[in-house]
Amino acid sequence: MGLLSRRYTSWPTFQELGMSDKLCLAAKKLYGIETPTQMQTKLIPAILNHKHDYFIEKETGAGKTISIALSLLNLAHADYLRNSFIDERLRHNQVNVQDSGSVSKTNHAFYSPLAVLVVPNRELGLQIQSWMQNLASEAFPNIPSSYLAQTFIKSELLEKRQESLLEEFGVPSIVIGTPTRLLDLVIKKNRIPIDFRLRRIVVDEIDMVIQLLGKNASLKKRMIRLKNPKDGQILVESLIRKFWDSDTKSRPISKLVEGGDKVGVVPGIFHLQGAIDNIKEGKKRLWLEKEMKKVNENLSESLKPLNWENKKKAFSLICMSATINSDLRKFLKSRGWFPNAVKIIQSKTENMTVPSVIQHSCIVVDELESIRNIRDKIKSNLDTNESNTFGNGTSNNGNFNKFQNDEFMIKNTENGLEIRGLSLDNGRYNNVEEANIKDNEVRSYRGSDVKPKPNEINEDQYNEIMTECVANILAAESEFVKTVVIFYGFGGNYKGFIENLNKSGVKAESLMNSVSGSDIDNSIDGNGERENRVYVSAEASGRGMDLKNVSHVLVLGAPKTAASYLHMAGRTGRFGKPGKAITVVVNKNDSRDEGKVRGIYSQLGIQSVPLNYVPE
Ligand SMILES: Nc1ncnc2c1ncn2[C@@H]1O[C@H](COP(=O)(O)OP(=O)(O)OP(=O)(O)O)[C@@H](O)[C@H]1O
Repeated sequence: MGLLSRRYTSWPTFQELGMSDKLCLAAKKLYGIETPTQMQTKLIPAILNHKHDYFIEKETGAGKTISIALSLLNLAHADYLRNSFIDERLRHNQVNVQDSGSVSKTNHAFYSPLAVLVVPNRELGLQIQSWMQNLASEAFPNIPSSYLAQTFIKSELLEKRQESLLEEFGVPSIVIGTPTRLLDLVIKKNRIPIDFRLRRIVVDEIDMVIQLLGKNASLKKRMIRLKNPKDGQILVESLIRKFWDSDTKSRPISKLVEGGDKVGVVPGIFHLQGAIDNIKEGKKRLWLEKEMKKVNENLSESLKPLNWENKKKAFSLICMSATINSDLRKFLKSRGWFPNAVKIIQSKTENMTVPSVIQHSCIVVDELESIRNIRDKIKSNLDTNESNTFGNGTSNNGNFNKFQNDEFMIKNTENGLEIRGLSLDNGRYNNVEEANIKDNEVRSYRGSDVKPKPNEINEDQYNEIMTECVANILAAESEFVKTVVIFYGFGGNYKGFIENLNKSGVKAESLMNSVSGSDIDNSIDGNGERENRVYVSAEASGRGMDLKNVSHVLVLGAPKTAASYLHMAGRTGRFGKPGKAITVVVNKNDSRDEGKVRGIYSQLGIQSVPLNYVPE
């Protein structure tokens, strides 16, 4: 069942959930958001009321982040009308601001924020900023949006601008940002003071912000993580401690964390110690014991879990993602994030849910020479005499025409399907003739007994294979192609890959372009006709992004986990709109990556759909 079919006319309106008329009109006009979904009828009041803590576990594209943006903006507006430009003395004496009246003292509306929204990456931060700015200027044109919300991310280009807005408008009602940048501004530099006004901490994509180590992580990795928690964890815990510090009615924090069995208070250390005890005597154990002693002796503030003894729970903590597993929940509880029972808003099943409107397919490149659809089971002998080839479709899309018919680089030859022109010497060809020469070289290389070992495929070769595949997929799919998001699977630097794509005639750019600079108006605000675009991204930067009209997601290489795949594929199939997720893996002397994809499909209950332009 698509999400859209969950809308009912008798459903509560956004206004009835507590949203202002003006904001509702703006959401409808700019983003077509008119009727809340079932999840939103719970989530929006949860944020507006700040009575409880929540885990929100709903599938990708269900409207979690936009609900947060809308409700926080609603709060910021009310905050502005009620509490802006309050006299400093009143603030410091913590006088009830509602009784005090507004006394304009400075050109800064607030001294500290009402809410902090933590996001895992710059792209999502900029996207939320763009949503908020657009909505604010439409709904509240007389209030500078920087009084209501500001976004802080690490960026050579944008940091100066962020600083000057902070200087000019002061701390906004809603602070949005990435962990590292907020840690710097809020905790290290105290540029954004946190005090008793704080009522909500929202963490979007909590699993990515915390990046909990997997069950199979080595003890060494665990030790390193124990000593160096992720910035997101330190940030949220520091925000809570700052809030406590400002709350003069509570006992000072130092009294609370002193004393007690240090090993006992830190669950991470406790567990690691248990694991170390099970290792037999030797170098490894000695090293781990020494490290553990050091951690125990220098138990810094950021390593200690929160201790709520005698503390009031005056704010709510809301953690969201399509993938929050029980280990993560347990971990956060053990760190003291949730002193009280946590409410959960989730999909019907507790398992990870993949939107049903996404069609999943996987192409396997065998031994750098032939391609096929993923099989249900591993076949021992590869059938190389298939007659199918890429490119049966007709195209009306300028970007991808180049790869139609004759020019297809993945060809059916007498030796089976081959990737033509794959240059193992990292050279490039400029025309078909040269490509043919290279072709022969490749064939004779393949014809010899020497086969590349797994690690012999370097980044350039990988880029070339993937460029061929992407170009051909987009050509074959061209009738349906709108916006495409490609997840690059060979490390974080995909500049060379973008260059390759562009040279091949596929106009591609970094996903960051979708939310920075001039692109922002076209890509996010939904006004006017959009040109189709091809964005390339690393998995981390794409997390949570909501781009318009994503018809295809191409996942290059086997995803690390089912959750990774779900989030990447989830850039399409958003809010009930269908889309395709096509994974491309290269079998390098073994079928490990193919097996991994098969495992992920099975874990997520995905039935892969063979592509008719690729052999079975
Ligand atoms: N009630 C609604 N009516 C119409 N469109 C909506 C509604 N709620 C959300 N949407 C649209 O759904 C899309 C997905 O929203 P959003 O990015 O908030 O999803 P998400 O649940 O945060 O996804 P992810 O888990 O991938 O981050 C957006 O384009 C948004 O405008």
